[in-house]
Amino acid sequence: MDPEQEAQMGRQWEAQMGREDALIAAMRRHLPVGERTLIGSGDDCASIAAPEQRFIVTTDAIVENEHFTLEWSSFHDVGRRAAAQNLADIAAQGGRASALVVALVMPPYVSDEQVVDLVTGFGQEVSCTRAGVVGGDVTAGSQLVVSVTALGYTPYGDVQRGNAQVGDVVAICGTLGFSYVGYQLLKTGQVPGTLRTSEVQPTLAPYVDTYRAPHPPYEAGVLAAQAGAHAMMDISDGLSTDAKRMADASAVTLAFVGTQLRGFSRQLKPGAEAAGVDPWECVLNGGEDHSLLACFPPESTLPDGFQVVGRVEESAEGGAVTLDGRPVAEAGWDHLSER
Ligand SMILES: Nc1ncnc2c1ncn2[C@@H]1O[C@H](COP(=O)(O)OP(=O)(O)OP(=O)(O)O)[C@@H](O)[C@H]1O
Ligand SMILES: Cc1ncc(C[n+]2csc(CCOP(=O)(O)O)c2C)c(N)n1
Ligand SMILES: [Mg+2]
Repeated sequence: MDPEQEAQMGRQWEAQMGREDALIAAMRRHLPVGERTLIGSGDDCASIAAPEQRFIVTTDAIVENEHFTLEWSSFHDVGRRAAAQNLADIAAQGGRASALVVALVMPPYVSDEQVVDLVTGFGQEVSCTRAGVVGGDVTAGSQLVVSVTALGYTPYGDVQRGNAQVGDVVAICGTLGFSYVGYQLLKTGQVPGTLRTSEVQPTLAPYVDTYRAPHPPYEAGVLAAQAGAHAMMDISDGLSTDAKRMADASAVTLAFVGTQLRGFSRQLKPGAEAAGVDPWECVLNGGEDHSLLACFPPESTLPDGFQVVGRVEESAEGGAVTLDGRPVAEAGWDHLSER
């Protein structure tokens, strides 16, 4: 049977199915197959090769009007974003993703085409890695929720957040504050939410693009592990908050150097000016770029893309974060505090 005949038979078959089965069939056409996929989407469970006899696993959900709004993001963006933030967690452990599953809660105002668009974006982002999308779930509900579980493996061992050592070099790979600046540009109306990213003026587009779907440096996580990183995490809630989590877990001080962070704030200048926010605030407290924060032994050769931003020092009690010797307040995003 030629591919066109096959596609036509598929469409006829879908026309006879219930809505849920037809929707799943439509989604399955957009799911990348990973190099470790043994059984993909379509059965009770998927099956994934794990030759190391261990795997890593993480889960993160995104919720409409909490992490995104359909007024500012397309369904495709929402899918890409859901994949990116889970793939970032895998990278932050020094891992490579092997498989992802995606559960969708679909409200009545979302069409089948829109949800297929979301899954297409999800699959597109996963295609930046060697992983497959091996299954999921669709259910009805009052708000759009995308809940993802990602599996992976750590070829050079797990890099935990609690193992930073005094004397280590602190480094970051990726941007800081781009997503927050994008969020502010949309919130203040400086960039209308209805504009597609390609229609936004070029000086502001990178911020809005990162807000809609971040672009974490996935392969840099494995390279950091290979280079001997002692500790690593992705920055989801903001540098001040996430660095404190690493400092607490490692019982050390993460001592940032202002001049070494200056490059990050310079990159924010056009967007921060347009949105009327302080670029330093965005560097320290803006989350959701999902860049990698890592601590390396002082003699390490840092992988491409990592920039030194400070040192690990002793801490009198618990963990601490400083900037040029002064304490940094934890002012990143907190879902459960009042806003
Ligand atoms: N409901 C839960 N039950 C058990 N463990 C949880 C629960 N929620 C979070 N955790 C665990 O707590 C730790 C921190 O979770 P958190 O979601 O803050 O981190 P993250 O996923 O790295 O960051 P973010 O969600 O901001 O991207 C993780 O190890 C996570 O598995
Ligand atoms: C519409 C809208 N309102 C507010 C925000 C800001 N925001 C939401 S969650 C989060 C931290 C990361 O979440 P998590 O810890 O769950 O990964 C941030 C900075 C947004 N992105 N969209
Ligand atoms: Mg989480």
